[in-house]
Amino acid sequence: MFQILVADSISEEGLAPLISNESIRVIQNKVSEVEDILHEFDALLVRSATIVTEELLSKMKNLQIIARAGVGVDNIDVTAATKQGVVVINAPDGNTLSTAEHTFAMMTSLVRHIPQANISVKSRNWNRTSFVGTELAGKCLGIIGLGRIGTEIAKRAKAFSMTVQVYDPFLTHSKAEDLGVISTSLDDVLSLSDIITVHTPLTKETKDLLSYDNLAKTKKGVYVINCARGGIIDEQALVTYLENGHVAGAALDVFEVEPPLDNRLLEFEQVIVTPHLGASTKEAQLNVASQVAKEIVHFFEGKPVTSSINLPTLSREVFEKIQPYYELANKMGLILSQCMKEAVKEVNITYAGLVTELETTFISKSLLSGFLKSRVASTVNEVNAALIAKERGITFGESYSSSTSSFSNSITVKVIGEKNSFTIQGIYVADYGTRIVMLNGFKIDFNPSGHLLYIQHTDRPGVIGRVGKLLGDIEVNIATMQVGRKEIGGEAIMILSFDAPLQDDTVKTLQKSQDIVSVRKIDL
Ligand SMILES: NC(=O)C1=CN([C@@H]2O[C@H](COP(=O)(O)OP(=O)(O)OC[C@H]3O[C@@H](n4cnc5c(N)ncnc54)[C@H](O)[C@@H]3O)[C@@H](O)[C@H]2O)C=CC1
Ligand SMILES: O=C(O)CCC(=O)C(=O)O
Repeated sequence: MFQILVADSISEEGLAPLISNESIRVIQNKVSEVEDILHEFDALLVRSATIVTEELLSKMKNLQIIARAGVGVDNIDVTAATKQGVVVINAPDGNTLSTAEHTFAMMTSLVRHIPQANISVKSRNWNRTSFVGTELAGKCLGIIGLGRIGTEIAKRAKAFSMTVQVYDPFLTHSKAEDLGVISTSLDDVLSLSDIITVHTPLTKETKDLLSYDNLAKTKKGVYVINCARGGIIDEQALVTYLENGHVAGAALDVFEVEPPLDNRLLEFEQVIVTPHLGASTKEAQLNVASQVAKEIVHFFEGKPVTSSINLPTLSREVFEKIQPYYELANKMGLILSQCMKEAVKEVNITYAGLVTELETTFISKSLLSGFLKSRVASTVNEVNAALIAKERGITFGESYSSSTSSFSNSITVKVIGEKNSFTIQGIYVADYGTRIVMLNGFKIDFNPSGHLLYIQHTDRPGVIGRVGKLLGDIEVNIATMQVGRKEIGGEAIMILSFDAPLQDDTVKTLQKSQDIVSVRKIDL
């Protein structure tokens, strides 16, 4: 039974896929109310209220996945989650329309002074001269960040007959052309716009993007809007430019500190505010909750998640093609780590044939996670494998080869240690399965599963018989046996499989037997 902590207020209807699932138990409580059992949860579902810190993560020892019912994951320490091997997902587009509509409502309210006029009339005043506004038609709207929300704003602005100037370093010309917007520099957007609205994530680059210096480049009488993240507009700088009248007004849904209890901006008549309401519609909340709920169910069913922040995202069709290679690679990693018992400096993976047409990064991460699993104390999975390898000084390379050694596809891995190196090659054949076809330079053919023994020995009459007798004498049944050698009378290997794990003493006994060079137990 998987246990999920839903720590923020999330649409009950959206949670239905989780609540109705018999293998999932949903607990709706704040983190502070379940401090004693935090270690029991497999999943954590939040909006923006719960701050997922490294400290909280360290208490959630069983945690496998964090889901953010919304876009911004700035309330989650994604680096700490990644290190702990926890997958982080979000709902990237469920609240796009609501936030775009809210931004547009803020824009029209701002230029027509609707909130101020509303308060005035309700105070029994009938003052029509103080609230003269500005038309949107014919004005220039500057959009900083033309992602999902920015795009919807641009479409609406065009419908309002506005000119749209956009600054987004990652915007393609064709998208700008299709939308009928002008893609230009930040300076142009600042100096030409009558209204500027920001729609970027909060990052090192976008923190204080509208700074003292950049606000100085704007038109006198400009309006600014922030329905993205507090901190993209420098609040101190905005106070200064509102005070000196350079900025005519601001509409803010988000703040550097929320709630903004001690914030000078709230004192300005020409600043209109909402309490982070961009995504607060029934539709958006249902969308984001059901998006992440379905993703969590997929995750626990071992299916790919499509909106991960710290994993490559794959569609189900792509994952189905990758799956056999993904599983083979993981087994190859496990075999390598059990055969190569020394410090490793390099792991080089070469893909050949059909597999090169797939998303190999995902396959490589699966291999690395298999390889590192028995070497590190913490959880290792595809999420943090590359990071852990880097921390341990293991370089990791991926290449493609045109030579498939007569197989339709193959994955070859060479692990280079301080003294030795070890190479393994695996293949996948539809309707036949995954096979290891080369081990440490020896041609072989075995199914990588179950309890195996890898014996390196001298190719001499009687060795195979001695191994069989030795195991028979202690009632160990050999399920399958494969042999391989480089030349007659030279080095050779045996791969034996068993129905149950072998005892370490058995391995030691075999190790002492005549003509046996080394014995390695491999559990897959
Ligand atoms: N107020 C609210 O309730 C809500 C706020 N948001 C926030 O709105 C913002 C935008 O969300 P989406 O459109 O869904 O994100 P998105 O990821 O679709 O778009 C972000 C855009 O910003 C651009 N960008 C990144 N760095 C930039 C830079 N330095 N300069 C200019 N452009 C840059 C990206 O290229 C991308 O096109 C996010 O901060 C999100 O957290 C989202 C939903 C609700
Ligand atoms: O959960 C919310 O209401 C906030 C939405 C938001 O800011 C986001 O999705 O980035």
